[in-house]
Amino acid sequence: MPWGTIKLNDGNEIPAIAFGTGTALRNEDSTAYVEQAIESGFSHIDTAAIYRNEEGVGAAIKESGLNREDLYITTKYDGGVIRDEVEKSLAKLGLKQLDLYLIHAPGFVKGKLEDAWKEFEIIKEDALAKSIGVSNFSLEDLQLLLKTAKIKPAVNQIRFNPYNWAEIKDLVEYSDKHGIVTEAYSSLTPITRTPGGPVDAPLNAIAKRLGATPAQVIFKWVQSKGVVVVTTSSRKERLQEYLDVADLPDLTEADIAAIEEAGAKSKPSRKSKQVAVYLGQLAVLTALTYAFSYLVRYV
Ligand SMILES: NC(=O)c1ccc[n+]([C@@H]2O[C@H](COP(=O)([O-])OP(=O)(O)OC[C@H]3O[C@@H](n4cnc5c(N)ncnc54)[C@H](O)[C@@H]3O)[C@@H](O)[C@H]2O)c1
Ligand SMILES: OCCc1c[nH]c2ccccc12
Repeated sequence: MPWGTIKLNDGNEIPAIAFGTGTALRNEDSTAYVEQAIESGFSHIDTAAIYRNEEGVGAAIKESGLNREDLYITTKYDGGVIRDEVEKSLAKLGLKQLDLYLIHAPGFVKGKLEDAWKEFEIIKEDALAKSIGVSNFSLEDLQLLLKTAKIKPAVNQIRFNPYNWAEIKDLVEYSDKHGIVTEAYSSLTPITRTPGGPVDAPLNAIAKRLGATPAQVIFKWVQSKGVVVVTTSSRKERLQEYLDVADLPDLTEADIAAIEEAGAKSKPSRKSKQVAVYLGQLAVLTALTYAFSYLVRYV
């Protein structure tokens, strides 16, 4: 069973899992890895101007021999004159039209976000991209954009994993309300970056019950939110593991709650909360010391 697609607010459909090329894939390696991903069954490829591999990705698209409509290609704007940049990306990818063009992060825009978005709207109107969207936008960035946008962003691609769920929940709910599909990157953080944390226990227990891997359980959790997974691997067996998630049963409400409750107990946020408590105590102590020395001197 394939992963399927998710409907965007502009009527287009986006494949629910993407092969990302932003992590450790140099231009010269990217062709082989993207070819391997396409052969494995990925149809959605995620790149960016700043990844410096659009030519390599373009070569893989060409060599796949697939019809253009059988592939879904996303690239991202990383600064410069927007119209020139999209044309450069299209040339490097060897395409006439992108499926999705994203502002990689608000920081890449010089000047007002609203003005940059107008340029993006023209890109869609001129059919250089079927859909336009954003990445790494906060709730406030989206609110600002929606004040003047004629066309709403189709997606917001953000860091999304059990450990930052509490932080991004409001943003995801706001996006849902406005029909903006969330795309998740770095979802495997509990495995790749912070193993040994509180999320490991529920992941391992659910994985054991389903006969799945912890990575597959994370992707099932992401999928349960109606969010697109953007992941990667240079290893064929991992790609298969990711694609096989489509055959797993849905997580239960209890599974989802267990993952999110453990995510909220993440070590880093507990530590920073403790630091905040200490700083608060220190401030109170300093104020009392000042008040006391004032009283001793003047009373
Ligand atoms: N828009 C943005 O700002 C932004 C930022 C980061 C990434 N991205 C996109 O998302 C893509 C994926 O990002 P990611 O790599 O952080 O995603 P991810 O969290 O899905 O991690 C993928 C990595 O996990 C490793 N992995 C998988 N299973 C593992 C296991 N069992 N043990 C150890 N390692 C395992 C893989 O080898 C791979 O390197 C990037 O290539 C890029 O296209 C976008
Ligand atoms: O997509 C943002 C993360 C990222 C992956 N590869 C990069 C290369 C340059 C700058 C940012 C990135």
